[in-house]
Amino acid sequence: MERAYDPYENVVTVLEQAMDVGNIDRSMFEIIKNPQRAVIVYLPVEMDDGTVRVFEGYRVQHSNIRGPFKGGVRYHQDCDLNETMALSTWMSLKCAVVNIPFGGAKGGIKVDPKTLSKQELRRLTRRYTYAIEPIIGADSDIPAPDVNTNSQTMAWILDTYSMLKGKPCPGVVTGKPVELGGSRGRESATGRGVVISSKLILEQMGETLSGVRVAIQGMGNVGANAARIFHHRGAKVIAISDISGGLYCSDGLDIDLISDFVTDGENLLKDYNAPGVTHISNRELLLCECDILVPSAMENQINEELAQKIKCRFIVEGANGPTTAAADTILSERGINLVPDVFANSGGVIVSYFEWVQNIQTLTWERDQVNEMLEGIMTKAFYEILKEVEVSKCSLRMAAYILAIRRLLYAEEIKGIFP
Ligand SMILES: NC(=O)C1=CN([C@@H]2O[C@H](COP(=O)(O)OP(=O)(O)OC[C@H]3O[C@@H](n4cnc5c(N)ncnc54)[C@H](O)[C@@H]3O)[C@@H](O)[C@H]2O)C=CC1
Ligand SMILES: O=C(O)CCC(=O)C(=O)O
Repeated sequence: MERAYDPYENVVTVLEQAMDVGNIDRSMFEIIKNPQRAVIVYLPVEMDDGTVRVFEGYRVQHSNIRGPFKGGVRYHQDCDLNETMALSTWMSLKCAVVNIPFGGAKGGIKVDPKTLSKQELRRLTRRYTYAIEPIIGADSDIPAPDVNTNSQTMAWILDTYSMLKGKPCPGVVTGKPVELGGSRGRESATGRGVVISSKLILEQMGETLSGVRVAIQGMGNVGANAARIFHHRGAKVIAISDISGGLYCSDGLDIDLISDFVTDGENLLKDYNAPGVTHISNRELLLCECDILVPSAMENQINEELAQKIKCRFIVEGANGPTTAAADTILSERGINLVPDVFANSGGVIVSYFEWVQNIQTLTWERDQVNEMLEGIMTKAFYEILKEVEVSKCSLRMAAYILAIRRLLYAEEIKGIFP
């Protein structure tokens, strides 16, 4: 019988592979493997009908060796401690790969937010903030949006935390509304980073984004922004999907029209209709013939079975952990180039870093400046990864992990492990 997917086991497997490929001393593996702190909180919340429900929440702080813990907060019915541990590990690796002075953390609540009213969500978010208040802060651990959370969620966290501290604390979260100290460009940053990653890998083949056929799974913050930026940079987005299913058009979808449809009133793609557009399943999207496939939804989307059948030339991981370790090997054998999550979706945390810098220095930067700096950091990191590919004769994922592990372990070493 096939074993159930376990995200933490998956990330540990890839860490082990990278230590072998990069010939890294295994004596400190436990430090990289285990999070520094994992907290479970129970959150009593009054529902609109007067009943009380208790929700389970998490904050896992994987590493702060290179700077304050940093990472998003997810609201999802399948969220659990194990997934949050994996997501926090990816955050440490991501911040190290792109060399920003943050560690890694992740938070979450086991809840299907679609089943709650806006008031219930606000009360739940305030309870969660109250519960994790002792371990977060601008100089200790800085949450941000992830799946099913957004700038509104960050505004509630910011307000609750500031009330508890008796003063405005804008640096405690990133991804908040610009009006409350958010950074211009943060909302679209992860999607923009996915497009930058695609441009960089295409350049290696002497190609540009122009006319390239792209398929994107997930039409949320990451997928929708990536789709819009791909479209505006001359790529042809031929397929997109959300939880309800997907849309396909071989001549390219009208992303501006679809974005208006999806964001105005939170419609689902299954209800979108236009001439020349066909409805497809998420599986069909992942298997469609295209140049670049961008999984931007959840973990464990590309497994061994799909990896044998996928018909794209490149995979650029917008989501965290969309490809299993076993699928990775198959894709690599099939010559499909994969740009790994810990680099490809780093645009979000890079601009979160810019937001935090603006907050603690009471500065505001223009959007163009933010976008330019984002591209600069990602380009530099990409060439460092490529250099490691040459040295270690390995995939982009292995190279990114090796680079990140070395940086984390070097920080451990120069600090000295024991007081
Ligand atoms: N928001 C951010 O800045 C960052 C997000 N990420 C990662 O990107 C991924 C997506 O995050 P967001 O866009 O923020 O979430 P979101 O909540 O804004 O959007 C998620 C999208 O995925 C779709 N979806 C959910 N389950 C699906 C399934 N089983 N099949 C197909 N579509 C499905 C939803 O309908 C929605 O369109 C996650 O893996 C997240 O950890 C990574 C870096 C930063
Ligand atoms: O912006 C951030 O701090 C973190 C975003 C995030 O959760 C991620 O990169 O997975």
